[in-house]
Amino acid sequence: MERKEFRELTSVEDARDLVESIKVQPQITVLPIEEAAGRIIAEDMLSGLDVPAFNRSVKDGYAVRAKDTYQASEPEPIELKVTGSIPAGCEDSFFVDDGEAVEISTGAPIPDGADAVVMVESTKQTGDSLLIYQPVHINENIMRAGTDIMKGERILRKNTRIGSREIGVLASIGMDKVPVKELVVGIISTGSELIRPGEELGTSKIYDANSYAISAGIEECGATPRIYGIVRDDEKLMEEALDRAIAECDIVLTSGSTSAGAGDIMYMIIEEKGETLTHGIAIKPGKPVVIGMINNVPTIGLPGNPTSALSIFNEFVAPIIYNSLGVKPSFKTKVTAIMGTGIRSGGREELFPVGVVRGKVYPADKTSGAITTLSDADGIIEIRAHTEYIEPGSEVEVTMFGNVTSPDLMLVGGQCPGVDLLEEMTGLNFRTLNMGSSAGFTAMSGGVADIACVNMVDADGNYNSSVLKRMNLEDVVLVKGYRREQGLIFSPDTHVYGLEDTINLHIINRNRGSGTRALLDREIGLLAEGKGISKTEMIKSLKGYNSGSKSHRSVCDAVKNGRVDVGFGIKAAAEEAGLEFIPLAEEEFDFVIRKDLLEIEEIQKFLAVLRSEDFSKRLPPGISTYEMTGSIISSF
Ligand SMILES: Nc1nc2c(c(=O)[nH]1)N[C@H]1C(S)=C(S)[C@@H](COP(=O)(O)OP(=O)(O)OC[C@H]3O[C@@H](n4cnc5c(N)ncnc54)[C@H](O)[C@@H]3O)O[C@H]1N2
Ligand code: MOO
Repeated sequence: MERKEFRELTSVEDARDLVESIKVQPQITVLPIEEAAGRIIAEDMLSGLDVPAFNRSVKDGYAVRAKDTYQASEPEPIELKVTGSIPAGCEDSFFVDDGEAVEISTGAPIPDGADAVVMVESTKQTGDSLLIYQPVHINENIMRAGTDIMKGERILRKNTRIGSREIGVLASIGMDKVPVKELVVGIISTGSELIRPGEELGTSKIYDANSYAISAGIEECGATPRIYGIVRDDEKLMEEALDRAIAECDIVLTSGSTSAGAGDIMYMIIEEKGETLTHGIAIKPGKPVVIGMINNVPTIGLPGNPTSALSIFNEFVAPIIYNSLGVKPSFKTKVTAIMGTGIRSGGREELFPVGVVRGKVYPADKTSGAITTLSDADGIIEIRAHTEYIEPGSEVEVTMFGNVTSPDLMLVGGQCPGVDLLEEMTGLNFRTLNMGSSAGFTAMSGGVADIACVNMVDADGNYNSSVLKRMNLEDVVLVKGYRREQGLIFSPDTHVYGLEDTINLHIINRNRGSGTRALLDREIGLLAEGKGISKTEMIKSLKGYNSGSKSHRSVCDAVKNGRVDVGFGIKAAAEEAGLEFIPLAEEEFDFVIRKDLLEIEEIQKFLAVLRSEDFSKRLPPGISTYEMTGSIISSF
């Protein structure tokens, strides 16, 4: 078979039709009630008994004959004789005659002869004499047998998804075993680069995310996942794994190896063993998906990229599972919201991950290769193939993921433990995208962020305001934050006393666009000037200058496990990692905030905490507030 070229793609509509036509017959299995949650009930459930099975009291008080109490009132209580007491669970028989009362607990059986219960609050007992201050009517405070569930009544309909409420009902009718539908969906992850979570990672390997994410998705649909683990990119091993899964499962999913790469051969194996129904759908992400059939077992090759795999699972595999189990897809909340920024698209129909913050939609797309694309998003918008641009301010419909708590504030920019502390102390839910200061400024100008966290120094040593001026950002303010000690981070056995000593050592730099990298550049420039050489020349002698670690923590990790000799970053991170630190500069870490948000409660809280003494005290070593902290600068 030739290597795949995606010249002709199946339209989304045709792919949906195809998926709708695929259905498999699930088995029925009987599970202990403790294990039945999340599954689909296989039969109508009829109650074999009345619930409650006997007339029972719903209050603590006295079982009486209602007519005896009719004359009772506050000023003129009536008197009855107490002849006994019935606790819940009591199996003895009692009888209440005219003029008598029996003490009774909530949940206890109503004695013969009685037809009402007076609450204890309306009575006063002295010895066996009971005064009743309020009348009760017949059946008051009694739950009659069968009024909750009647014997023979259908309590659950076939194909209902079993949740906590259904479990409660099943247990109340005494069921300890529940017949459920059993649809086994196998998942094979292919890729020589994959490692099982929990094992040592090594270089150029990644942890297998798809087996577990997809397995959770299968369970959410009410089917039974079976993880076959990781299979290396080896034709024979892949064939063996697929044969086994096809023999044991009702539906088989593979991940990876669907595309055009040299090692991507799963689609060929599916074609050889069975029939390819489609390979390549005009959708983004997930274009290279394969839908096939082997021995009547639907076999779907999901793309390896985690976000693509999960999106395709939701869009094209979940419907097959639901269809086969006979259930309606679980209800998805759709909300109408306003685009906070524009989104460019075009070409393929797109399932675009978005965040929703206070009714505004912003893109949450980190490409389909990133697993956090979906976990940092609140939902998706569907963008049609012919739509090229969605204008800021336009209305869109967002299909929300289940159980999302929409964040209170959206922060983009530099990463800092001080920001984590602000989140903790405000009690707000931040969505923080640690992408560096430059991304923070860009997000601000695009209207995507509420707050940009920035530490960008210019050639004159000014922080942040010059960038704002250059970008002509007018509808924002600069709120001065705190100072952070930045410097060299290294192991105790490395001898470094200043930036000069790092020449010929192996260093790790931060990502382009981060303020920390800009600061290091400035320090390198100053050092070069002092030595009378060019900055470029100086950079050449720094091994590792071109690296781009994404966070202070990952810089420390690289130093700690000996991959590099020296890193550049904040003291707080060095201390946390137990590494040595020499300060080179003290920088200003600030916040750019949208002007129109200054008065909202969330921002007011943010500012109050930033300016508080308590915040200042709790900051980690190397980060400190100063006289400018919390002051607002509105012209730059
Ligand atoms: N020349 C072309 N290259 C690619 C195309 C194309 O049309 N032409 N399509 C791209 C698209 S779109 C996608 S999606 C991917 C799909 O690739 P495969 O299905 O062949 O998947 P792999 O190459 O094996 O992996 C892709 C990516 O995902 C990582 N991965 C794989 N499995 C897992 C897993 N279980 N857990 C976490 N991450 C996983 C893998 O390491 C790769 O980085 O192809 C593009 N290329
Ligand atoms: O379709 Mo791929 O899934 O764009 O990344």
